[in-house]
Amino acid sequence: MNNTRVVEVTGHASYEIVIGPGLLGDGARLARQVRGRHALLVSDHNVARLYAERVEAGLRFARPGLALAHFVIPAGEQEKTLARFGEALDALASLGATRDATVIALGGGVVGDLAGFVAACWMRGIDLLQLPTTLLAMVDSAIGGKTAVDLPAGKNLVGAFHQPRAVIADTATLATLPDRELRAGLAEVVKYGAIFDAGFLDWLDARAEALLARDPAVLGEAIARSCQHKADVVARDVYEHGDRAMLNFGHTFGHAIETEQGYAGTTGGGLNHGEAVAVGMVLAARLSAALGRAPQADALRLGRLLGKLGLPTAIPPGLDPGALLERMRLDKKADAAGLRFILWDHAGAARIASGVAEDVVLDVLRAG
Ligand SMILES: NC(=O)c1ccc[n+]([C@@H]2O[C@H](COP(=O)([O-])OP(=O)(O)OC[C@H]3O[C@@H](n4cnc5c(N)ncnc54)[C@H](O)[C@@H]3O)[C@@H](O)[C@H]2O)c1
Ligand SMILES: O=C(O)C(=O)C[C@@H](O)[C@H](O)[C@H](O)COP(=O)(O)O
Ligand SMILES: [Zn+2]
Repeated sequence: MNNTRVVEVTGHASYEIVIGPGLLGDGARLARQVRGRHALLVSDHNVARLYAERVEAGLRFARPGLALAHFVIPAGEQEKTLARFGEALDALASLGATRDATVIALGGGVVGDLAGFVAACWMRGIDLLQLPTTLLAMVDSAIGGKTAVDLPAGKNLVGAFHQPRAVIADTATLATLPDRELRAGLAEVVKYGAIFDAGFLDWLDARAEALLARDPAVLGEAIARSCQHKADVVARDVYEHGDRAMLNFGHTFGHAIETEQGYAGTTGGGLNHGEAVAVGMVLAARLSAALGRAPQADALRLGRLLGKLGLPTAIPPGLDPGALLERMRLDKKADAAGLRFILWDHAGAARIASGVAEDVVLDVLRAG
């Protein structure tokens, strides 16, 4: 197929990320990633309506004997719950799924994280095929094996590391993605530039309009470069003992906002994950400047780029700084010594920082 790119994830976890238009129609390619006789296709209502039939038809043609069941949830972050996790396990039980069964995640990061956790737990771990349909899922959530559900107390608090067998990203699905969700994905794309690659930030800045207009060549390049950054850090540090934590830039603040808003997300009048991360990155950059670690000018420039991409850069009104700080205490990077943040020395160079004084964090939250 033309225009198809492949990024390899190597190291402890080894698999391909295949990126290109029309891949969901390639039933033989999908079927090659399904080993056994059972598959559970996990999706949400929006995505299932658009793409589930195509995936099912391709698989049925390439693998006539396959027992395929659907598990479809309503769309939205509020569905990434232990209750949905339990229902999906019941669906696997009803299917009679054996240990060689495959969970197929067709959708955005909510579906991918939930389906991934289901695959991690059914019979202590079965195959997972990620078919991301949002920009955010293509560049970030489908890759690297972090799977989870949320608790009312905090984002992704229950989960497991479970790598997919493959990631197949059909970029033609982005044509139906709402603008707001496209922008949310761009936040995680910008993140790679912010933490690893200042040149990529310049590249994105120069192509903001083309990205928003979904220019296929520019978007394809942005996806491939982002996947390469994620694949590299996952290969170095699959279980986040070290520099994989850089991928959490902006997330300590962002997750606190999402949790405090009750995961309202796009449909419930709150920020979605990418938007919350955009605000969080601006706050993390400001915190870095407030601590004298990084130039204020870099924080301003990051905020300008995110704004140019149509992303929010300030804490939504009505959120209490003290309540947000309290939420951060359950962040997964925190330890007995307290909060830890991903801060930067300058654009393109981030590191983990312990012992950050809470009064400085509170000042940044109050300035919001
Ligand atoms: N595991 C990880 O490493 C990782 C990384 C980043 C984010 N995440 C998680 O990912 C989630 C956010 O993912 P998301 O931004 O993809 O949100 P999402 O899964 O909620 O999808 C966003 C919206 O777009 C719709 N949609 C998806 N694909 C579509 C398409 N092609 N056409 C039309 N509509 C489509 C969905 O139905 C939904 O309404 C959060 O839960 C976040 O915590 C996980
Ligand atoms: O893959 C990672 O590692 C990331 O941190 C990617 C993040 O974009 C993502 O939102 C992740 O789910 C956050 O992880 P968490 O461990 O803070 O829940
Ligand atoms: Zn994220």
